[in-house]
Amino acid sequence: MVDAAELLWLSVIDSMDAAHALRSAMGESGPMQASTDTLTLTRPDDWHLHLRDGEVLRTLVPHSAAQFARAIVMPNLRPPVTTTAQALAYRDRILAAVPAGVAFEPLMTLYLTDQIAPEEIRRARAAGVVAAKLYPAGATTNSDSGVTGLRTVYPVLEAMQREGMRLLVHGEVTDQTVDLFDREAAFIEQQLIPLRRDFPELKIVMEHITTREAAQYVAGAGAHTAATITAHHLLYNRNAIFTGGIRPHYYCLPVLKRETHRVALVEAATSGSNKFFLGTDSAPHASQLKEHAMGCAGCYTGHAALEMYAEAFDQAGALDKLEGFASFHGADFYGLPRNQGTVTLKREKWTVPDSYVYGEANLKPLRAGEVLPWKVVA
Ligand SMILES: NC(=O)N[C@@H](CC(=O)O)C(=O)O
Repeated sequence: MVDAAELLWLSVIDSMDAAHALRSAMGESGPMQASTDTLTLTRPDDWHLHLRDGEVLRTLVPHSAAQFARAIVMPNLRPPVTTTAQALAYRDRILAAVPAGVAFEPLMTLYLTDQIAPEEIRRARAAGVVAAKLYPAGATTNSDSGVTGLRTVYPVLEAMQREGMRLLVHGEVTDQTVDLFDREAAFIEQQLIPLRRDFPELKIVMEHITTREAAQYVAGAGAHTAATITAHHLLYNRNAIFTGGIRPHYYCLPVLKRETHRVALVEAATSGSNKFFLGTDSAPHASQLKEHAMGCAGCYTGHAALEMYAEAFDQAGALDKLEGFASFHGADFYGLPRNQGTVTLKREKWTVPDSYVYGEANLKPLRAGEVLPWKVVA
């Protein structure tokens, strides 16, 4: 048994090797090994990723595949992915963009609309589609075909509960009279709590949570509710959008919140709780559509996601908690096997490129031109 004094001592000396030995003693260890400057983790997964479609897959897929073994691919294409056949065809297009010799498994999702039939859920589940995404109509990028009222999709949610298909929610109300910064908290009160009550066995992931309210709700909501947290919501608060002028590349939905919320998210992510796991919500847009009078919502982090998570966990003195968050908790919640291989990060400075090719356009990554402290090396 490990007592509280020993745990405190570990956090004080911040010794990753000792933490690893302790984890082994507690029977919690994967292959994670760490010194202050090197971190080897079981290969992680990204449980929330936007890969878009067409030519841009050639840029986006290699970035994600270099860090992650699997990714939950969001279905908010134009038109949205609403059928099993569309999901499987999209999967093939993604696989065609995986570099030779790299293993990367896209996990497919359906986009819930008012029209989707419960039979489609059965078909999708049988074909290996792992989840369906609920976008309240109008909440974010390409969400105009989203669900107009939760009751409309209750028969579909019943089918999902029966089939064991995960429900992924974009948790914001779309009522324009609700302040933008309060829309996540309002969603929990108005929609998620009743939904949770009506479908007690449905496994729900509240995606890209951004508030203390969401972290607290998920922590207390029982084993069938979990949440993803992005790297940018761990690293930044809303000041980032307005520092020295308006910075569109920090604009995403749900929008960055004030510092107290960022701190609550870091606490949740580094708590060791298996209800919180990695989901980048890397959401690329051509740079001219971000630097625009009506700029699109979405931060592109696919080029350096794991490095940014390592930075956030390092700042919190919690690198020993990164492997659970990045490599175990999501797989366990989805009922999928944990990955076999490893990925190694080094404390090694590198400069993020100013932009990447994005079809005919270019893509400005988050932290463009900045130096990052951690680097994936193998
Ligand atoms: N996160 C974002 O700001 N944007 C996402 C959609 C979403 O997940 O909200 C996108 O697809 O661009």
